[in-house]
Amino acid sequence: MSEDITSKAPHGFDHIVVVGLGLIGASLAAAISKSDPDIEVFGVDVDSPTCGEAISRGWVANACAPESEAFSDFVKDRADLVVLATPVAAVDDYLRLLRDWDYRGVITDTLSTKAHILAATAEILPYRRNYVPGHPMAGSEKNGIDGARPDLFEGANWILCPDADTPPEHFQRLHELITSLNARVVAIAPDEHDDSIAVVSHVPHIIAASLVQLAHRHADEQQSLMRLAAGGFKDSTRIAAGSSKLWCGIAFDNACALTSGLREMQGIIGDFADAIDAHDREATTRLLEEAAQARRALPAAWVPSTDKLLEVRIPMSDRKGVVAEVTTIASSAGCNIQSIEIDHITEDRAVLSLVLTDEGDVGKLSAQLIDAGFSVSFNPLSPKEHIHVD
Ligand SMILES: NC(=O)c1ccc[n+]([C@@H]2O[C@H](COP(=O)([O-])OP(=O)(O)OC[C@H]3O[C@@H](n4cnc5c(N)ncnc54)[C@H](O)[C@@H]3O)[C@@H](O)[C@H]2O)c1
Ligand SMILES: O=C(O)C(=O)C[C@]1(C(=O)O)C=C[C@H](O)C=C1
Repeated sequence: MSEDITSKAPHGFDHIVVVGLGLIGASLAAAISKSDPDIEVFGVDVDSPTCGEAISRGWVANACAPESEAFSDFVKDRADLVVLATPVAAVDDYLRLLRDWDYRGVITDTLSTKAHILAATAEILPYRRNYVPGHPMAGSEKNGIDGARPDLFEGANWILCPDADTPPEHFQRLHELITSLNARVVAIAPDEHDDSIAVVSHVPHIIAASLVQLAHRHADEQQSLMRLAAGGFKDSTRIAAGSSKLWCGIAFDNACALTSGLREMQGIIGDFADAIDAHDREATTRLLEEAAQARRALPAAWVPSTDKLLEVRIPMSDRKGVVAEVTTIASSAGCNIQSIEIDHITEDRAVLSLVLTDEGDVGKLSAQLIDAGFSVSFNPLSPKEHIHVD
């Protein structure tokens, strides 16, 4: 279905399908329904009790199995956004259904890896530009709807991966939807997603599982060992309790980056072992101190330190992929885009207007935008003054 200009929600998504009502899909359905009860959320899951639970909690207006006619009717008649929140192995079937039903609205996903879905959407979807890869960087070790919560994404970063073909309006609308859930959008290039996420999510998961493996092996020899595990062990291994089936799918879809991250990790552990074995206090302290400082710099929650806002205006005419380019540059400079507007000045002239919160390196952002050939103007929203950079 095409964009609904009579939409009530600011992002224009009034009829949303969430496929997969597990931890992430049900949390998303709950968060959307809580933030705007007028949005009709339709759930799809192979597990019938899960569908019933989502309805009875009021998180979806209706939910059914994939083969139910109610699903095809909803997609054909009303849906303006489809979110795929299943394990990676299930997505091809849904992409084929959406193709067969001639669905032309926006599609996004919550998958932890992008290798497979990028290839599958390129192969299967006739309107591939309508697919904008997504990935909420929040979750838990729990599985299924029982672990789901409406506030799961609050304060979390939510990755979107626009490319040069992504219609600016699709990105803008998804940005609006995600920020309405009190999450924050981080834009990264689709082909960079898996390498980056290997380092901050997939390698840590395997390391957590390895820590538990180590203790578990020793627990066989010493029965009370696990009872000695305190906060340090528990903090660094919580995620190891996650679903082995889900994580096996993630690991195999990102095998290359994950394997190379693990090999690098072996080297780092080897450096620690060598330094300690050699009683090298300087090397041991350096390794520990570098890590401690980097960890202390990680904010507990991603909130701006003041309410100062900065508007950035960028002419978009005659250049494809401006939104993807500008938003990924902003994210790489650590800047947080609070809102996006596209001001259409004439039929073929538009200005991209971003409102930034007070994080990140605005100097770096400005330099990188100018290097990329953009004409940029910065305008602090309070107090009102105007800086122009060409
Ligand atoms: N668990 C996390 O912390 C986390 C975080 C971010 C993203 N993700 C990603 O989000 C997706 C969902 O993860 P999750 O943690 O919610 O998993 P989950 O196991 O909690 O839920 C998956 C749900 O999908 C359903 N399902 C399975 N096959 C299906 C099919 N063919 N059709 C319809 N429904 C199907 C299951 O019945 C279940 O309800 C995965 O791709 C995962 O990698 C997970
Ligand atoms: O369990 C959590 O707290 C998570 O954030 C889950 C987590 C992660 O650890 O990186 C797991 C997989 C993802 O795709 C995103 C988030």
